[in-house]
Parts: sequence; C-alpha cells; structure tokens
Amino acid sequence: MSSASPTPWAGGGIGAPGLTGSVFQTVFECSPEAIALTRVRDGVLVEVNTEWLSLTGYSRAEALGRTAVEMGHWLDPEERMRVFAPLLTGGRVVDTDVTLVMQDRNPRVVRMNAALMQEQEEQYILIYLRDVTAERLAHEALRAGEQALEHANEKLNRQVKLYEVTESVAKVGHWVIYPGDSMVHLSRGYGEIVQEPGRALVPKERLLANVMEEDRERVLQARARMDGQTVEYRLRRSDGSVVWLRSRMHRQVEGGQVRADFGIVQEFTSERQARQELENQLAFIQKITSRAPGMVYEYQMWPDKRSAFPFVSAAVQQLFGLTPEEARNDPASVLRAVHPDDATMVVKSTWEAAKTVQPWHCEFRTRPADGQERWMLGYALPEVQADGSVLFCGSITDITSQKEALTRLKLSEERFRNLSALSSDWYWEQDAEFRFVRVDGDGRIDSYLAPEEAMGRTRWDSGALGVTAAQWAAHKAQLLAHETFYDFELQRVRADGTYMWASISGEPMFDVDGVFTGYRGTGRDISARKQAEADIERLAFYDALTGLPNRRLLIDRLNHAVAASARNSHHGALLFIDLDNFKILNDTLGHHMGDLLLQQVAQRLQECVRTVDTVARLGGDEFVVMLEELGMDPAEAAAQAETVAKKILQTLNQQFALASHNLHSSPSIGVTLFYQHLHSVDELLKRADLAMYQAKGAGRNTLRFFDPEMQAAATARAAMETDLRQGMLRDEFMLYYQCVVDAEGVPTGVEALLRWKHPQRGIVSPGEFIPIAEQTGLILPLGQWVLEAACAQLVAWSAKPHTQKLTMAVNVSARQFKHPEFSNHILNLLRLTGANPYRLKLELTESLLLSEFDEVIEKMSELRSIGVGFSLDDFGTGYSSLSYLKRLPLDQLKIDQSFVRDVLTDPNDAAIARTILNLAESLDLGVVAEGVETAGQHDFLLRNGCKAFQGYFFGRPVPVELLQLPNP
Ligand SMILES: Nc1nc2c(ncn2[C@@H]2O[C@@H]3COP(=O)(O)O[C@H]4[C@@H](O)[C@H](n5cnc6c(=O)[nH]c(N)nc65)O[C@@H]4COP(=O)(O)O[C@H]3[C@H]2O)c(=O)[nH]1
Repeated sequence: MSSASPTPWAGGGIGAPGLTGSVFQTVFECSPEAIALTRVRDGVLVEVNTEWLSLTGYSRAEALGRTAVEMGHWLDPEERMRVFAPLLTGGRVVDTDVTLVMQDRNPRVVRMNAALMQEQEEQYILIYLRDVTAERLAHEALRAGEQALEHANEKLNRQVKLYEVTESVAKVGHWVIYPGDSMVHLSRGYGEIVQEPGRALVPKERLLANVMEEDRERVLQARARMDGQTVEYRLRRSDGSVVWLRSRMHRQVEGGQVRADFGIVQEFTSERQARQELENQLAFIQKITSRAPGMVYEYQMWPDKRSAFPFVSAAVQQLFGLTPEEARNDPASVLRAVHPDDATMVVKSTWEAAKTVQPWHCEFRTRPADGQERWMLGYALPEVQADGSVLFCGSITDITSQKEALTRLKLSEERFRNLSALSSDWYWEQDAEFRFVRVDGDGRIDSYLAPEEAMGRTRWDSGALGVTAAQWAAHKAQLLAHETFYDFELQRVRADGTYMWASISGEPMFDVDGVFTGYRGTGRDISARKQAEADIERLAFYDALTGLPNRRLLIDRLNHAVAASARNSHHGALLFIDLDNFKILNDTLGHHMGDLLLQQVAQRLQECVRTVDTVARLGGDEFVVMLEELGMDPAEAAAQAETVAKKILQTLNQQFALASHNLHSSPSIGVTLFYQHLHSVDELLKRADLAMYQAKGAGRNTLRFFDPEMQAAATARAAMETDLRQGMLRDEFMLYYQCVVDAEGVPTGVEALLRWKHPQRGIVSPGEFIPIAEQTGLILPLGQWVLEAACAQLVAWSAKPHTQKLTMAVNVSARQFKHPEFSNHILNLLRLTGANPYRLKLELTESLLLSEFDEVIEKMSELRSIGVGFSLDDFGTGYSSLSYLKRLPLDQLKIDQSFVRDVLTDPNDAAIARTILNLAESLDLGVVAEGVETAGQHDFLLRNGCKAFQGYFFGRPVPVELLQLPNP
C-alpha cells in the first residue's frame, strides 16, 4: 500500500481534522484504495466518507447521527451479529467479507475490516469497507471454470470407462485411422477381441494381418468401400483360436475433408456358431420336411382371429396346391383349400384346441382341385405365446391311400365274414404264445368250443384229440420255427358227444419290424372227408361182410411182417383156412346163412389169435391167419403155429348157432412158415394155399404143413400126442430114479425121471415127449401123475429107516408150475399122501423165471414155507441173472451136465463150474453137479467144493427096484 495514496475522505470526503495521524491515518495508509470508512462515537455514526456513501447508497445526512447498528441494516441480521458482536463485546478486530444487500442494486460483496478504537474520550468503530464484488466475481468465475473443467474431465473419464466396459461386454472394439497417419488407433475393446492388449497404436497393416485368407478379399473390399455395410470375416488370434468378427467401416468427412476412417468391430463367434447350428438344424428340418410324407408347419392364431403361418414346408404345394409363400402370405388360403363340408369342423377343432391348449387332431378332406378328393390327417401341439397368441406346431399328411386301404380292408373283412358265415370253414388268429385271440366263421372254431371258451387257450390246451405226442411235438416245433403249416389234422368232441375231424392250416404273422406276433389261419371241418376216407379204406382194405382185413391189407401186413422177421429173426406163419363143405351149406340154406356163418367164423378166428396177429378174409370161405413173432427155431415156430392151427380146428369145430339153425362146420388149414425174406409174399400165400389143399386131400377138418419135414414132424407130434393120451389112459408111464450122492458117494436122495414104456417103441425118453406134452397141455395131468408117484415113493421110503431120509427131486415144467392151482395141488397131494414136504424138492428150469417173476417167487415162498425145497435145474444155460437168483427162495443149484461133461477139457466150462460153486457158497445154496460120468470129473468138482453129485458115474436112472440105496 503506498503512502502517497489519496486520503479516503478526500474528494468530497467527510474531512475530519481530528483523525489525522491516528487510526484513520493508519487505515488510510494501509488501504490507499477506495475504502469506505466510518467513525462512530457512542455507537452513533459521526463520520463517513464518500466511498461509504457510494457503497451503502445513503446520503451523508441520512447516515450521520444514526447508530452503527441501525446503519448496518444492509447486512443480513445474522451477518450483522457475526460482524458486530465480537467487535462490540470483545473489541476484536473483524476481518471478513460481507455481502451487502443494496436497495435497488445488485448485492455487493465487500471486504470489511472493523476495529473498535478508543481515542481520547471517544470511541470509534472504524469500519474499513472495500468493494470486492468484481474481485469475488472473477474469483468465483475462475472457481466455476475450474470446477466445470474438473467435472468435464471426470465425466469424460467416466464415459471413456463406460465406453470401454461397454466395448468389453459387447465384445466390440473400434479402430481409427487419421488421414496421413500410418498408424491405426485401436480401442481397448478391439485389443481384447484380437487378444492384443496394450497395443493401442499399431501399423495399419496389422488390421489385416490375422484375417483368415479366405475372408481377406471381402474385408479389403469393405475397406475400399467404407460405406458402413457389414462385413463378416474370421480372424486367427494370437493363441491360434479363430473368431468370427463383424465389422462396419465408415469414413468421416467434414466440410469436404476426410477427418478419419474408422471401423466398428464386433466378435460374434458364439452367435455365429449358434446361427450355424440353427442353419444346420433348419436345413435338416427342411430336408426332413421336404421328404416327409406330409407337410410340417407352424400356425399362429391370435384371439382377434388374426392368423399366420410362420413356417410351412414345401409339401403344402402337394397337399393344398399352394406354394409355401402363398400359404404364408395368405393363411386363409389353406383353409379355403379344405373341403367345404369339412372346413367348419377344421376351424372349430382348431379353435377348441387353442382354447383348451390340447393337441389338435383332425381328419378332413381337401377341396378336390383335380376332381379327386383327398383325405388328410392333421396333428399339432398348441403352445400359448407371450402375446396371448397360440402357436401350433404340427404336421398334415395325406392319408387317402390308407383310408382307401382301410375301406378296402373293411369291405374285404365284411366279405370275408360273410363268406365264413356261409361256409363251414373258420378263420383264427393266435398271439405269439399261440393262444387264440380271434375266431371268425363258424362260431365253434376247430375245437367245437364256443370262441369265448377257446380265447386265451392254445390248440393243445383246448381238448384236441387224434394227435399223437410225436405229432404234437412236430407241430409245436413248426410253430416255434414260425413255419407255415398245412392240413394239421386233429379230432374234437362236439357238444353232442360225437367226434369231428378238423384240418388246420396256418401261417406266422410278423409286425413291420419283423417281430413275430402270432399265427393266423383257417380251419375246416373234414369229418365228412375223414368218414369217406375211412369208408374208402374199409372198402379198400377190409372185407365188407366180416370187417376183417382183405387180401390187399393182408399182403401189406405180410410185407411188414416179413420185414420185421428180417430184423428180429423170429419166424412167422401163414395159416390158410378154408371151410369144408361151405358151398353145400350156402346152396342149401341160402347166402344169408352163409354170410352169418362167415361172420361167426371171423369172430372165432379172431378169438384164437393174439392182437399182434392178423385174421384176414380173402373172399368166399377163405380166411388167412398170419402169426408173427414165433420162435427163432423153425421147429419151435412150427410147433407154435401148429398149436394155433389146432386151436382153430377145435374152435371152428364147435357148433354154430345161425338164426334158428345149429350148424357144424369144420376147416381145412394149410400152414407155411415164413422167415426173413426167404420167399416172396405171393409164394408164401401159394404155399399156404397148397398146404390147405393137402389138408383137404387128407380128409378135411385137419391141418397140413407145406414143408414136408415140418409136416413129418407135425405128423409125428400129432401121433405122439395121440399116443400120449392113450399112454396115460393105458398107464404106460413110470418113474426112474437116479441117485444123488454126497462127497463120499453115499446116496442122499434121488431125482425122479419120467419114462414112457411105449408098447411099440419101448422106453421113450422124456426129451421126446415132454415138449409135446407141454405144447398140448398134457403136461398138466402127466406132471400131476409124476408128483403123485414121487410122493407115494417118499411115503414108502419113509417107512424104512435107511431110506426115510432120502430126498426126492421132481422136475416141474413151466406150464405146470404156472398153473394157478399148482400150489394147491401140491398141498393137497402132500396132505393126501402124507409125504414129508421136507423130502420133496421141485426142480425148476431157468425159462420159468422169464416172466411173471414176482408170482413165481410168491408161489415158491408159499410152498417153501411148508418145507418144500427148490432146485434150479440147468443152471448157467439160460438167462439167469444174479439179481434174480438173490431174490429166489432156492435151496440148490444144479450144475448142468453140459458144463460137467467138458469140465476137464474146456477151461471155460471148468471156470463156469467153479463160478457156480463159489456163487452157491456165497448165496448159501447147495450145489448138485449132474451128468458126472467120470472119476476125473468127480475129483475136479470135489476139489472145487462140490458136495453133491449125480450121474452115470454113480448110477443111471433106473426103476426103483434097481436103485442102489444104502443098506438097511
Ligand atoms: N449123458 C448123461 N446123462 C445123464 C447122466 N446122469 C443123468 N443123466 C440124464 O440127465 C437128465 C437129467 O435130468 P434133467 O436135467 O432134469 O432133464 C430131464 C428133465 O428136464 C425132463 N424130465 C424128466 N422127467 C420129467 C418129469 O417127470 N417131468 C418133467 N417136467 N420133466 C421131466 O427130461 C429131461 C431128460 O431126462 P432124462 O432123459 O431122464 O435125462 C436125465 C438123466 O437121465 C450122465 O451121467 N450122463
């Protein structure tokens, strides 16, 4: 502040001489600028200067004499207190800016320095006021400018930051090239996209450096155009990954001057991939829909009845005669293509589906553009959209051909049902488990069951008959192999109890995937055919009068029998039977009687043979009996055949009761044996026929063998039989006895051996007549006689001490033993004669054990329980099995003489003999070696443990009186 400054009071100032050199002076010195000054005494303004007046706007007159506080009204009351209170109360110097509220003037800001001063008696308030309004305004303007700048900076920073964040989030970036600049400015976003952070400024070439080769040309063209069009290209980033970029390039021109070239770049790889995927899907959908049999579409409808086809496949052309564009542009055109009769239904059902949001399903016809109406099947799923519309996605297919096929099928079904109803055939279906699921036609199917009874049941579970287990097995195998089968025949019982035959044919069914679903087929009642076949067969193979097989069937069976004989080596026999004098009977009593006789003869013949044998009628009074499975030995077979022939002779010789007549008839029988393929069937029949004529020639009512040898044997047998009968009557039989000795050669018993003292032939061996006695049944009385004689002898010996312990072995033939009364006969005999059962030993042959084994054991056990012993004759020659042997209640085994004979010369026989001895020992059985003829045999057997012997070495069979028994 310069001391040369003019006084504040000057220039019209209030001029105060008393103030000179004082505080004022100081003030003036300090504040040479225009300063408003006041002097206050006792609170009242006593002095003001011009500046004060101009500052405050008061006149001097208004101001002087007023209190300072009064004059301070230009200050705000609070401000007034702030300024004056410290001044007046504390005497402190005030230095502050205050705002003056000026009347009719703009407020002004003044710097006020006030001080309370004491000068002599007077108190002064010196107020120094300086107008700092301009200064303040300038300052404030500066501050405001600074703040605005700061604010603008901050905003800019924020915007830049926001921009960068936005770029980063949106995967957007940009570059700018200023004219004449070789560098390109890259934004941070751009750097992030191409993965080159921090390179804000790069050479221009860098922009294209990593663009994929294939896309570079496109980018270059866009750069050349700079027209803002979008260009999409790929760029390989520094990490090798490829990204899709979308860019728009602009050139900014102002006032004809190029300001900058810039490009906005956006990365849209995932969007591009999604789009690609969508495009692929769309392409696929289009491919599918273009090949699909029907049309695929999206149909949208709004509550205000607007509608649209957002998508419709190309098939709309084929189905509705519209291009997809036409359908899209005019959705109603599709409805117009619907048949008028069905349009309402289509609309209604669509609205209904939209309302209920339920699947739309509708069959309708299209308007026949070419005159031919077509059937469509529509199916769509509705979905409510955000805007309240409903979007249907679905398909429409042309089902005309299916409809036609269905109609044809229905017609065919109907025709089929009508036909089935008319015929006796039926149609059936079974499921994959072969259970009936459908039956049409005759309501009784092949089972003659009501269909409802058959449903769910298989054919074999529904009471089929007439099918063998093997046939069922074959049929089931066919079914399991899914084979077609024809004419499977089965029998059923009708509701009325009669039988019917059905013929079933069937074929397997498969679904579209080739999976087996069951069977279907037809059935036919073939009862009439079967009956006719049976009739034909009967006529062809059976004799109408007697029902017996005819010549044809006989020949057929004979062929089979010959073949069987070739297989099993058994003989068979043909018995040609002709009724004697039948012609006379027929002529005298009439054909009717003749027929009756033939029928009865047929019946009797059947009764004479086993079921395996055949009785046939060749015609007239000629019958043939065919016997099978006779013995392997021809003589044995001949004897068997002869037995049957004799039975026939005897049976046919019985009286016939024909109506009111009692007739006697007799046959002539010719017999021939057959064995394997030795002779043809014709030859066999001829031979039997020839033999029959020989029988006729021999005086009728007899039989003849074709074979002379057999005939001779038969004749001899016949003679023997007659002789046997007579021999029995004439008491020509006697018993010889052969001793059985112990190890010391002492007789312990005898074996009774039957002898026939024939008046002409002398002593006949049992080997000759026993078989004939067995065949003829004469063995029963003969055997009984032997037993009686043997028991009588036992009783006789029992009276003498030296003979009373002798045992008596008696041979019993199989036929004899198996007679139901055999045990009783023995029991009675023992009781009646009083013979000691413990001395009686029955000798059985192995052949006895071949059948009815249990009964044999039972019978043996019964007799054994009373003391009768049993011996097994000829042991080792037959079929003895050890298990049988163990079970038999035996006392003794007899080593057959055939083994004994060569026991010294044949090691096999020696081994057998030893084995039998060991076996007997282990089974606790006695052993008798029979046929011992030499001392050597005896020694051998003795050495091997045999304790009982029989044979010529000890004595031949002799009459009782010649027996060499122990001395009395
Ligand atoms: N070579 C030879 N033979 C010997 C010797 N010792 C005994 N023989 C004979 O051997 C046979 C033994 O009787 P078999 O084996 O029961 O065989 C008997 C028996 O099976 C049967 N037979 C005999 N009598 C009767 C009988 O009353 N009833 C039954 N059903 N059959 C009888 O006739 C068969 C033959 O009887 P036979 O001719 O008496 O023959 C007897 C006897 O004379 C010997 O050292 N050397």
